[in-house]
Amino acid sequence: MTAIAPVITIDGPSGAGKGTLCKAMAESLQWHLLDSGAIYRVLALAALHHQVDIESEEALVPIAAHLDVRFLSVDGEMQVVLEGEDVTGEIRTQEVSNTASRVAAFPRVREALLRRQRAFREEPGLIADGRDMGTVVFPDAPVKIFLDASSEERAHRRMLQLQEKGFNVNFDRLLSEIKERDDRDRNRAIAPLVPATDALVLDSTSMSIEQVIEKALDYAKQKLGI
Ligand SMILES: Nc1ncnc2c1ncn2[C@@H]1O[C@H](COP(=O)(O)OP(=O)(O)OP(=O)(O)O)[C@@H](O)[C@H]1O
Ligand SMILES: Nc1ccn([C@@H]2O[C@H](COP(=O)(O)O)[C@@H](O)[C@H]2O)c(=O)n1
Repeated sequence: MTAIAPVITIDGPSGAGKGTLCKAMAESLQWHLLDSGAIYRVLALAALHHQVDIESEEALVPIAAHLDVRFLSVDGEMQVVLEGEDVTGEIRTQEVSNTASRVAAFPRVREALLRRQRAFREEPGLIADGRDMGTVVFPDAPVKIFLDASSEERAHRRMLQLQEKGFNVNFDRLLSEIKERDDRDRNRAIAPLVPATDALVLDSTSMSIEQVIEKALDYAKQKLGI
């Protein structure tokens, strides 16, 4: 029987620090990395580019099934190429974030993206970042972490992140956008954002990035016996 590569799933709401943690864990363990949110973002952008009705599940399913996207690693950073065009920056705009969480609520859209996400599972192992990694995409993962933080702390982190990039941002607006996206992700009928029953829930509100990484790596190594 062929052994199946182990997966560490990191789920949680926007701005909890999943991407930061996953990158650090992938580097430390030298494992592969799946940013599943980027797939939903690319789908949203493709729909916007092709002027597809984002309220129509019927219209979105073929786009999801035939997404021409490549994820490249350039100097240790992920580059996203959609239909031959570098869209790494464009998929992070507020419009794309909101559209991604709308298109992600359709069951047949999620179904069309399942196989693409599972294909990232390769030796020596995979760190999977998302909302339903531990509950739907990799329910057999040996290590599951649900990373949380208060919405105010997450909005504050996002504000600092955007300010560092030179954007002028309004805290209250960011907070309400975060709450709106959380609400949609937590309350959708399919694959809602909830901790898997066997996940370690880590509240990072008062933790530094270094503390989160140390705690998650210790937990994963202990569960995997490595
Ligand atoms: N524990 C922490 N303390 C302070 N800042 C943090 C912490 N963890 C992450 N950050 C910062 O918060 C910002 C958002 O983190 P990150 O992009 O990793 O979140 P995310 O959960 O992946 O968000 P999204 O789901 O929207 O992609 C980054 O600027 C990151 O450096
Ligand atoms: N497994 C996932 C990952 C993401 N989504 C949806 O995509 C949006 C963008 O995700 P980010 O992690 O890049 O912020 C997110 O708000 C979700 O609606 C998802 O449904 N499942």
